[in-house]
Amino acid sequence: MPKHDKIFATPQQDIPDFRFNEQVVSVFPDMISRSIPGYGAIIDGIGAICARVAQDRTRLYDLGCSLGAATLSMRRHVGDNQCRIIAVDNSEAMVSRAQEHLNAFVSGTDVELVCADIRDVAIENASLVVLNFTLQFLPPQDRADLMKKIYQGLVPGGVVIVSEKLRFEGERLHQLLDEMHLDFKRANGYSELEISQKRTALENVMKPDSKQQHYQRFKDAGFSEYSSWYQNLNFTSLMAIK
Ligand SMILES: Nc1ncnc2c1ncn2[C@@H]1O[C@H](C[S@+](CC[C@H]([NH3+])C(=O)[O-])CC(=O)[O-])[C@@H](O)[C@H]1O
Ligand SMILES: O=C(O)C(=O)Cc1ccccc1
Repeated sequence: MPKHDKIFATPQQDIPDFRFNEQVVSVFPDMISRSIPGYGAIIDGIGAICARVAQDRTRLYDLGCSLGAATLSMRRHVGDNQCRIIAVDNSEAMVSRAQEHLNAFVSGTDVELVCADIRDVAIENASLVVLNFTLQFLPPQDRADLMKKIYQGLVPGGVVIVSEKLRFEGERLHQLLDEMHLDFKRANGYSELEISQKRTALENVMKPDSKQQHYQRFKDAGFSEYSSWYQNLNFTSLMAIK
């Protein structure tokens, strides 16, 4: 039975930094769908992009795969073109649960599930690299090098997808969209206590960039064509093509 996220429902003395541990894994599908507006639409869109850009005998990467939602969507849409999917996460708890999810469906496409830090993983012969709400958890100073590594590992015509929570450079716009996101969480049953405790837990762990910073990073890595293909409030999915 899918479990309801109650992690921040009771008052906590000291709120430790947010971690992708067993407790989070056990409620993760509920937590992510109630917290990220458009999450399901983005997962479907990743499949649709994959159907168009996956090239014969190349690799597809899902970096920070959690339970493998993007991997499953890619695997459903990739068709019979001898692609290999490499799904990476550095949380043991996530990876072991993801393996169960992947085993629950049959497919002709191989998936290699790796427990590792995405900063240590080689990217080679890739036609699609997905970072679905992962880059924002990497220390900001490590993000540019990762994007350069991805650019280098893509084949011509290859695509990187980067889904993120956005920070807005205009303060009033930032506040408005942030409040509207909190309204989305309230509408999904999160209390003020849950919202504020989770915010504290994420403060040191998740540092969103602005869209301008993402575009500059794509450019610095070597990409000349990039755009947002989805946005819902302060959550977006971007893509760049090599
Ligand atoms: N350095 C790192 N190396 C490897 N994994 C990492 C690292 N840092 C964080 N992670 C992993 O990135 C994932 C981020 S969740 C992605 C959702 C998924 N993509 C989805 O489509 O459902 C987003 C969220 O919960 O907001 C977690 O599983 C971390 O363990
Ligand atoms: O930005 C937020 O307020 C979130 O809750 C995003 C989120 C969703 C799932 C796990 C961690 C952060």
